[in-house]
Amino acid sequence: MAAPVIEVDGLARTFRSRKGLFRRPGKEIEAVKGVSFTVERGELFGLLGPNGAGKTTTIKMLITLLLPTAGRAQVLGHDVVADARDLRRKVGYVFGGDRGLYERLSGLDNLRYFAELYGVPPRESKQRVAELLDLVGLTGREKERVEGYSRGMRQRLHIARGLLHRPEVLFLDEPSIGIDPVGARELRATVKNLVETGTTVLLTTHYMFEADELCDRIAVIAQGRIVALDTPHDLKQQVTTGTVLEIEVFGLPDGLVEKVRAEQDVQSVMVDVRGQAEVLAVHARPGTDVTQTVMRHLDGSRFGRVITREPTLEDAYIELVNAA
Ligand SMILES: Nc1ncnc2c1ncn2[C@@H]1O[C@H](COP(=O)(O)OP(=O)(O)OP(=O)(O)O)[C@@H](O)[C@H]1O
Repeated sequence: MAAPVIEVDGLARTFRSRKGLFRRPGKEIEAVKGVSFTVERGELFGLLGPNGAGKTTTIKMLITLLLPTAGRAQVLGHDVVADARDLRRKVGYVFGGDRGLYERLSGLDNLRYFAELYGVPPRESKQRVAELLDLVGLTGREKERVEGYSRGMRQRLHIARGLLHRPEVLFLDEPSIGIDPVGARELRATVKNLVETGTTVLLTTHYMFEADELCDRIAVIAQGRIVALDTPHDLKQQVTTGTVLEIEVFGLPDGLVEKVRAEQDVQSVMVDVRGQAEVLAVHARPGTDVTQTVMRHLDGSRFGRVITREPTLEDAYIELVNAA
């Protein structure tokens, strides 16, 4: 079997902040506490986790922008510390947000400029830029100035920039941050395209829907540790096998959540505010139906929509992160 593209073994990073004029050592933050995983060639691997979980720190160590404090990692057979220089040339990365492009230049001129900067041979540059514009769906808009591009278009241009030197692996850190749903859908199509053309992708995201649709496997990371690693399908199975009852309630009575939570067949209860209503999401234990039980508690309350649904990746994720 071919060697994995990314091999991470017990990777850790601690930040030591320094305080005051004499830069005395302050507190230590263990951002990444020993993570291990592998990513196979052609795979789209997701790192999913709450703010501050250690996703960006992990990526930065893998692209040689940060030194690990413990553990080791190899990307494309290169050690991230010992072979940093060779490795850097072979990976591509794109961080979320839309800075770093030349606003007054067209998308095409931006790519031409970066191609030169990255040492793409002039003979190849024209064709490479055209291929990439096509891959990210910007053909036809390439002569317009970037200042008129939407956030989604800018992000796709960033991806094209990150691919100019034909990296075999691309790191995408929260690519869809701040992008509207239509733009995000186009971006997902771009990422799928990319994987179909043979690039291995490691992606971080906060959007469950995106992770569920795109990723072959997902590592859920919380407080610097991997708390689950599986396919989206198996992650959903692994955690909550029971159904979820969702009820829209107008004016949730005091103490009701606690009473529902205490019921034997109830695994967990979450409340989400949506407009005027509060939505009660009750996770039943596998093989049980809690509808009657919950409705009894709601007797006398005003409620709207009642639905029963299968658990989503988001439900699995929330349970995993809460249990961490
Ligand atoms: N240069 C640094 N110096 C000190 N602490 C840092 C530094 N970079 C990150 N941290 C801390 O390390 C922890 C992990 O941060 P990291 O950016 O990796 O999280 P993340 O999972 O990418 O979060 P987000 O989803 O918000 O981007 C956080 O507590 C953060 O404050």
